[in-house]
Amino acid sequence: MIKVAVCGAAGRMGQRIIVAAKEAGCTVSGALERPGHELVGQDAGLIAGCGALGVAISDDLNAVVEGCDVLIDFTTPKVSLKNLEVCALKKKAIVIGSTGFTPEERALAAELAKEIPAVLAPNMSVGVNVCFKILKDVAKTLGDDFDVEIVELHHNKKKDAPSGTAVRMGEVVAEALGRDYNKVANFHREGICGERTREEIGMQTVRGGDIVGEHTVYFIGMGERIEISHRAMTRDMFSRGSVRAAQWVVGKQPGIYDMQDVLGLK
Ligand SMILES: NC(=O)C1=CN([C@@H]2O[C@H](COP(=O)(O)OP(=O)(O)OC[C@H]3O[C@@H](n4cnc5c(N)ncnc54)[C@H](OP(=O)(O)O)[C@@H]3O)[C@@H](O)[C@H]2O)C=CC1
Ligand SMILES: O=C(O)C1=N[C@H](C(=O)O)C[C@H](O)C1
Repeated sequence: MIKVAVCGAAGRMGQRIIVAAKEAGCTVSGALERPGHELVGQDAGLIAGCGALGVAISDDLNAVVEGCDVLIDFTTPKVSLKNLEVCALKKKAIVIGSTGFTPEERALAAELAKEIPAVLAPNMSVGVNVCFKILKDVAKTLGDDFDVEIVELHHNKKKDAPSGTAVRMGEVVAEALGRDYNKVANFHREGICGERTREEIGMQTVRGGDIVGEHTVYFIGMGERIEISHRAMTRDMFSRGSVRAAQWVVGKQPGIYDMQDVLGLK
């Protein structure tokens, strides 16, 4: 039975991960929150709504990492990089679901993960990871004749844009088409912005209410259009996916992995 600690334990994802870890038969060994958070000291299971676990929410990163086999972290890139550093020092595995990493932060994460096994994935659902696989084939098959536009919708509390999933979708399509995502992604059209270029990948963001997460990639040709969509109805497949990743990553060779590795989709 693996010992799982959860960082961001009082957050939208953290609470569901605690429930999923308990349901999967893992031992929840620790729960972390930001220093000074009002729920520090409260029972993590009671906060998550799955009954008392006898695990108080803590703000002591070192002690919580010390006591676990794997840390599951859904917070922000800066917090995740700090967690990765501490896990590397203590030789513990980590699963990171935070999104909004800059390319430089991702490179730093890969560097730190040379010491320990780490899963870093912007989306832990099976459905989205199957979409990543399909998108590569569709983009390669259609080639340059179809314009690609990506639209994502999320709740009004989301801090990063575009979503990590939309960025990964853009990267998958760009790579399949032999383009550099960082050069062809177009995040903004306004005023007399000129005709669309063939290479660009439009990235559109919608924020509102309680939308869990929706992504559509449009391949738009002359007289026809393909739409590949994923809609998340709850957060539970993300949380179950993160626990599955935690069970998979403990004991793996050091290095950075993603959900495609966990799900055997490569
Ligand atoms: N990979 C995936 O499948 C998914 C990824 N995500 C990503 O996960 C991240 C979290 O999302 P969500 O749960 O909605 O966000 P929330 O804001 O609800 O949760 C984040 C939690 O982390 C806490 N936190 C902040 N700083 C620290 C710290 N130093 N140590 C410990 N905890 C800290 C926050 O506290 P406070 O609020 O006080 O700052 C908050 O409770 C986002 O980046 C999101 O995009 C979300 C869903 C699925
Ligand atoms: O913040 C969220 O809620 C989500 N974030 C992830 C992302 O940025 O891709 C995954 C999911 O869509 C929910």
